[in-house]
Amino acid sequence: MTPDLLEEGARRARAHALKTGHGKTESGGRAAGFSRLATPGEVDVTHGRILYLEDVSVSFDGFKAINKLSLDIAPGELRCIIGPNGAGKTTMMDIITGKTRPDEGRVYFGSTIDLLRYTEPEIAQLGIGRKFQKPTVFEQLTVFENLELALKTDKAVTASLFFRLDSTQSDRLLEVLHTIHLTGNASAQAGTLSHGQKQWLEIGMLLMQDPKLLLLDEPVAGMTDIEAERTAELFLSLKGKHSLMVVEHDMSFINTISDIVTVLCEGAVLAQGTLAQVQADERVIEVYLGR
Ligand SMILES: Nc1ncnc2c1ncn2[C@@H]1O[C@H](COP(=O)(O)OP(=O)(O)OP(=O)(O)O)[C@@H](O)[C@H]1O
Repeated sequence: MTPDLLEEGARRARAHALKTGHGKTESGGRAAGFSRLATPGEVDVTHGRILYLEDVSVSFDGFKAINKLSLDIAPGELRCIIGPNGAGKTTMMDIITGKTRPDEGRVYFGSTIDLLRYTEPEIAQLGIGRKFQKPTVFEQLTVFENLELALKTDKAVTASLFFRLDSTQSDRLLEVLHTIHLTGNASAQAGTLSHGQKQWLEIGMLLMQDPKLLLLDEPVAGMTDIEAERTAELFLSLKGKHSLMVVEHDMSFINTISDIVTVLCEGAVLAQGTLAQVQADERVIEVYLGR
């Protein structure tokens, strides 16, 4: 979520509100936004890793939230991250996206991009999209307009007002609408969508920018069973084309989508393997699943 795009979206929503007479501009009354990606350069994955963390640590007031954490993710992989409350899952995503700086360690995007040298907006532009737990779409805009907004790269006011999609962008938008199961809702106001549909729309907004790596925080929290099933289908369809890191507490959802599951505990990797393997691990049972 970049401040410039957040402002831009709010401006556009305000303009729309003026036109339609609606005053409220944003999802749940809080700032709406999403990470914007410029044209990302190629990420060197010749070593078989799109994301690489080595011995990463960060302390808050002397408390080690992340403690010598090392993990890596392969290109196109869908990695699930589980762990008890306070294990460090959100802090790890904050470090990857540049929101939090670690005290020590290495964080690489591909084998050449040292993420610790980049700011949060720059990391988004490099091709790492992040979806927070609560959907943050522009409620007064239509589904189509939300997706269209995600494409915009020119921040000038006039360019923003007169922005028009070219045919490639239109095709992309239609493709994303189809991917997120919202083709039939393109002209609906985002505020009228169900919780699950808003989550898909926000994922669609990230997809418009063709991210290489997507970080998704508790994507099915608050969804109905059917919405969660559709989200599982969506993630499985994205796997391969994008790399995904999914933090989730819902074990049946994890069971449906996971290949490899990483269990975090006290800021480090406690176990890793298939869901069945980690569920059978005594240490995992003790700290997490057995609770
Ligand atoms: N900015 C901060 N200042 C102080 N402590 C923090 C800060 N951010 C995180 N922590 C602490 O770091 C630890 C890890 O928190 P984090 O939110 O990363 O865990 P989590 O695995 O995402 O938990 P949950 O599953 O509950 O979301 C917690 O003990 C938390 O209280």
